Amino acid sequence: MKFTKYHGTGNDFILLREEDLEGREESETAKALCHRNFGIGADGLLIVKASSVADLMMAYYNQDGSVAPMCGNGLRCFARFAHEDDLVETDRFQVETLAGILPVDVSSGYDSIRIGLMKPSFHLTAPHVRREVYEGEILSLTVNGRSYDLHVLFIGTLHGVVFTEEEVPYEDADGLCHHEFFPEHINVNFVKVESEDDIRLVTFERGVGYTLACGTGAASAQVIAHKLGFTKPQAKVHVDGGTLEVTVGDQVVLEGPAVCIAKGEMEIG
Ligand SMILES: N[C@@H](CCC[C@H](N)C(=O)O)C(=O)O
Repeated sequence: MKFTKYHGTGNDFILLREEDLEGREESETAKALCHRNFGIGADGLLIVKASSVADLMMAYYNQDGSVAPMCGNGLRCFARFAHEDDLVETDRFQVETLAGILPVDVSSGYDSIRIGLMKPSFHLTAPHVRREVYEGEILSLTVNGRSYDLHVLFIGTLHGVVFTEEEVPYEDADGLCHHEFFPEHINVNFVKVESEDDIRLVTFERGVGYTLACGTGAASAQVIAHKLGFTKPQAKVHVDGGTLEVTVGDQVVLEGPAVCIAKGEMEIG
């Protein structure tokens, strides 16, 4: 099977065109390809499909085969793939996702691809949460005897933001991600505000675990930090795999690189 591998600040993805699947089941293919030992290895699989309402459609699967409605770093990689492989004819185009039709802009080059995200929602209902959560509410959740304050939002996918100066133990990050309060699990972002222009972020993603970067996580961290008055509308988000820029305005805009790692063919059963 033909594949291309990209990363966006260390969040790595395999990209396929729908026809490359040759009828294979998508979720099982994601698990096989993304496996770090028995596959190529990646945080997720992106599939390029035709769209009747936008220029292209992006389908996304996490490493464990679960579907996610949106992936910010993935959408930048998708944009570069589509642009470089001439699947689109312009530098600015629209991509259909399960989180709506989103704009992408590669006119500043592949080191700084801009994507627009869906309007964040702070009022959450089932199936994302066990009981209704209102805007401004802070959830106090206990895992392994330690308590964490979470700001939750939906920005194309579900995120929790915890402000902390401490390194959070793996089992606590995993415990929050799989907390019974979130029946479909949640991505959790641990944020340290360094200045009004800079925040530091570590994300534990559902369907993967710790990743070197998470685009919708970076956007969530900056949206909440700005809402609380900690940062200016535009801030740099420093992650283990590099730096992203997030601007909060009429639309939340995520900017960062997309890098091609490899193109090849893989044997798959
Ligand atoms: N890495 C992504 C988010 C991928 C989806 C997430 N794991 C989920 O299940 O919601 C990003 O860059 O946004």
